[in-house]
Amino acid sequence: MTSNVSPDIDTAPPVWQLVNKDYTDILYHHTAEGIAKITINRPEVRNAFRPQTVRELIDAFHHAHLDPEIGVIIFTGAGELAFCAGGDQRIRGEAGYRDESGIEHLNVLELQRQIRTLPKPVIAMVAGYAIGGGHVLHLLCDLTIAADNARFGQTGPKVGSFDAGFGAGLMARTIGLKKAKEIWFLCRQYDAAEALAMGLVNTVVPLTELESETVNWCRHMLRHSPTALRVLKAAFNADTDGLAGIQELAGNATALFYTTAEAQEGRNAFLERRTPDFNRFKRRP
Ligand SMILES: CC(C)(COP(=O)(O)OP(=O)(O)OC[C@H]1O[C@@H](n2cnc3c(N)ncnc32)[C@H](O)[C@@H]1OP(=O)(O)O)[C@@H](O)C(=O)NCCC(=O)NCCSC(=O)CCC(=O)c1ccccc1C(=O)O
Repeated sequence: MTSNVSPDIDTAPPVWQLVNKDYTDILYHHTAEGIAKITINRPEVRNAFRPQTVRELIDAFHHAHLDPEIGVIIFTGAGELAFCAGGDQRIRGEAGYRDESGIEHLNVLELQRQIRTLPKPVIAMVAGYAIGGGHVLHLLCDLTIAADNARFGQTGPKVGSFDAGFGAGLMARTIGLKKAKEIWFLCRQYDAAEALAMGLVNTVVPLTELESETVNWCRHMLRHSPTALRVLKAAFNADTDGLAGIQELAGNATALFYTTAEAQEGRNAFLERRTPDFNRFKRRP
């Protein structure tokens, strides 16, 4: 077990403010220092998700993405017993998870892509079970901080499900092919120490220190260049995600280029109906 409380980082408890949204299944908090916290709030079912939960998560992540005051996002589950136990099996139909109007969804796949491409670090803060689709969600986060009571695993082949996308491929890239196959084929559970040993989580802390340590990591990252973190996150996805990954990385280059006088000369010339003068810009070696 490791603790990484850094002496030069503020250790005051965070002051969470509830962002006033009409959510039923999640909570969305933020702090004035730039941390958002998104919590699945269905502890009675170990934070299993239904389509409504996923819709609300997508909305909150979108909000945190667009909020210029937010630099890092914590993703967690309510209570100490679970981060998330995957899809709510009580409403699983023939082709997905049934919403209020009877439509069946696998909208968690959209949430997975959103967490992966969101240009700010997302940290999973895991107490208790991260199981099934809940395990895949922590895997999609950039970092995972686990409490010493955390337990990890997939159940798909036991309950008639599988995630052949990021659930399989990203897991293999994260912990290696043999271990990923073991997790999926045997459907065992792994404790926090085992998860740390296989590189599935970044650190393990006592349950009582889970939030303070997670906030400490957030405060570390908030000191760093947001653009560097943003481009690095895209870079880690680029090779795995093919052209979509290159698009994500390249979008950063375009956004940075737009801030230069050279790019602005092109726009200004168009607006001023004149020929652009790019001669004053150096052709760098
Ligand atoms: C998580 C457990 C190991 C916790 O065990 P324990 O602490 O003993 O508590 P329990 O008494 O079992 O549970 C308490 C309470 O919660 C209910 N509950 C728990 N999990 C779920 C769930 N997933 N759905 C509905 N309800 C749940 C449980 O019934 C109890 O209720 P009571 O009324 O009090 O009896 C253990 O609970 C457990 O193993 N849970 C099931 C884990 C699981 O199999 N999850 C589903 C995996 S499949 C999946 O998640 C698919 C997701 C998906 O949408 C997807 C789609 C397409 C591609 C990929 C994916 C993807 O994988 O993401």
